[in-house]
Amino acid sequence: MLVSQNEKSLGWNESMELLFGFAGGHLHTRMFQTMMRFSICDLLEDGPKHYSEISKIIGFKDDSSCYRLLRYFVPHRLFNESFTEVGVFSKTPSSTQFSKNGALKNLGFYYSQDHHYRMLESIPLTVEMGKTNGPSSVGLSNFWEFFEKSSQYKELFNQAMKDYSSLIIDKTISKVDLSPFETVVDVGGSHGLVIGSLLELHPNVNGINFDLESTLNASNEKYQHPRLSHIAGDFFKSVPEADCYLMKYILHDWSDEKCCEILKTISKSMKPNGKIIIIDLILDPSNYTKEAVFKDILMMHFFDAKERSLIDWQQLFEKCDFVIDSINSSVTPPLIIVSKK
Ligand SMILES: C[S@@+](CC[C@H](N)C(=O)[O-])C[C@H]1O[C@@H](n2cnc3c(N)ncnc32)[C@H](O)[C@@H]1O
Repeated sequence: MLVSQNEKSLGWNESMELLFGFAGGHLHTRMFQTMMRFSICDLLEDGPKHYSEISKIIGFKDDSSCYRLLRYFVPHRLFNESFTEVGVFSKTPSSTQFSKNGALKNLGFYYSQDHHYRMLESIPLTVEMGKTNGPSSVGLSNFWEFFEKSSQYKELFNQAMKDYSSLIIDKTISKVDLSPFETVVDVGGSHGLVIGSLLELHPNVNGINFDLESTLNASNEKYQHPRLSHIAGDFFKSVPEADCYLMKYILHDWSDEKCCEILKTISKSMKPNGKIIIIDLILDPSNYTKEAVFKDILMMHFFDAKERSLIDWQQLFEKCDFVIDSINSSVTPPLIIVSKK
């Protein structure tokens, strides 16, 4: 068979990298989930261990399958295997991120868990039809319904959201200026970490963490602050009165029509000259990030929603009688400040 010059120049290893990079994701995520389920990163935090010791701790029936699980991650640089003592594994900077004090522990577990794996099976249909199939493919009428069926999932979701917030607290949150406002409502604030941290920086502001009753009941470790109250409600019905509203990772969960409904609800309670501070991605066609395109597909599949480009955001606000005052894209995710037209 004739092979083109281009194909010839790719060596075996590069070909395999390319192949498994694109076609090996199922296996990769299942292996990762197995490793996360047994908290193997934690076990290596206090020093290297032989696979048979790890196997005993986690209760595997067969030590050799534990060996194979661990060494699977060596080329991915999640663990190292000793050159001198074969079978002895140690942590890496990456595995520390997924260990119990690591910034990505809950997020890693959340994204790779079984419920998502089952929902993601129907992604090809969602992409082909341009309409969400994720929740319906596992018998749900919408994504949030699973919160009622599984408190474990709800807890994990909230923990994962908290991890996302922790990752941006120092950089993004310090750029949010609440000094012109008296009362700030974090709409869909979940754990309250974002609004709580903001109150620490703004001594004259009162805060309200607003979310569904089921979410507020689930988050055991809600942020506590003397100027912060946690109020349950539905942002399609009403939100507390305030002069500033914060929405972090909310609008990307909803279609333009639903976003308009949320913005209209806020509009009714917003004091004159009020503002909305939106913390959400801006998809940049000249610089797509893996995070943005990944979440864009996830939003389509789970919610019939999307990540938005600057033009998408402008069009959305235009449709709902809001206007963008300013954007601070020196931080990720950026801050979009909007007000009523
Ligand atoms: C993607 S999470 C973002 C949580 C938080 N803002 C953050 O960034 O960590 C979306 C949040 O919206 C809340 N939510 C969904 N539907 C809601 C509704 N109708 N009214 C109020 N909150 C809602 C969920 O409970 C969840 O906490």
